Amino acid sequence: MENVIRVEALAKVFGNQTALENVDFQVEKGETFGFLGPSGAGKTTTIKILTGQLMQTSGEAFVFNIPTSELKKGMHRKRVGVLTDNSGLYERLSIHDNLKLFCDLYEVPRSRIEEVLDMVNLTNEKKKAVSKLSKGMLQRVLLARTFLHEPDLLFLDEPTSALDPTNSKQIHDSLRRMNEKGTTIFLTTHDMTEAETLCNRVAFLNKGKIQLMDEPKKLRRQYSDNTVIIELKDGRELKRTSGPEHAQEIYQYMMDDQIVSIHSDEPTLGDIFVDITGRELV
Ligand SMILES: Nc1ncnc2c1ncn2[C@@H]1O[C@H](COP(=O)(O)OP(=O)(O)OP(=O)(O)O)[C@@H](O)[C@H]1O
Repeated sequence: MENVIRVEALAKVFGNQTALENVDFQVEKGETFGFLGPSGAGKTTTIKILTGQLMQTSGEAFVFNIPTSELKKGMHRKRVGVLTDNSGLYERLSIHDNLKLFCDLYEVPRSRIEEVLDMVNLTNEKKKAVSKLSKGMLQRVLLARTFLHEPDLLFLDEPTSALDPTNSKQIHDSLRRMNEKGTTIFLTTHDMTEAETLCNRVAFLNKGKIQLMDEPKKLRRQYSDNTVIIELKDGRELKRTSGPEHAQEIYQYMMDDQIVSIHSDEPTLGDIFVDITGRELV
């Protein structure tokens, strides 16, 4: 598989503060990769290094096999989209007029505007001035702007932070659509549900170090204690190990038509994070 991002022994020190220490990971073409961690873990620092806004103290970082320090110079810059919290939109202009300006800047045909507005579900709002938009709409305009030039790789720094569930869902849907079209996505978040629904793989970052990295499903299985929850019609919820030792009992509940549901008692990504770091993800 082709690597889009490769990071080796990456470290970043600010004065006497170590923000990243010996970080290694790779992101493959077509993946949605989640970089998860609490506040101050080093997520934004990593994005800044990968997008050429900050130089690492030591180690290597490559995007499209090019050292990130050289990204700004070449054509490769156009292959990357970055969503951060600095807006850079013209407040008095409409959504549509803002996107027109960015089309010209990126040398993208203006016909692309309708496509990206549709992707973020803002077609009906396109004449609204940016100053009149809600936080969620503004975030969707910023996302539409990053979609304009159809980047091969998208960096998203906490894209749904402090948004309501409807706006978050619309953003998730548009990210899925971009990913289906072939865009690789690197996403930071402390929202574990977001990570579970969007990411093929996640890395847990804590105090500048990667603690764990795998597919969400594999992590949940690995940390599961092999128990099942049996919900009965009389309202009881029983927790049993999933081996043969309880087969007879469960069979009897089935024969008595007592079972509402049986499901595995796997931990969430949030549970696993707290388990390995002893820290809540806030
Ligand atoms: N320019 C800077 N100068 C000094 N220290 C910095 C600078 N930027 C980041 N840091 C420190 O590096 C560490 C990692 O910060 P970073 O912003 O990467 O964390 P984060 O995981 O993105 O946090 P959050 O979720 O709050 O955005 C923190 O301790 C932070 O205080």
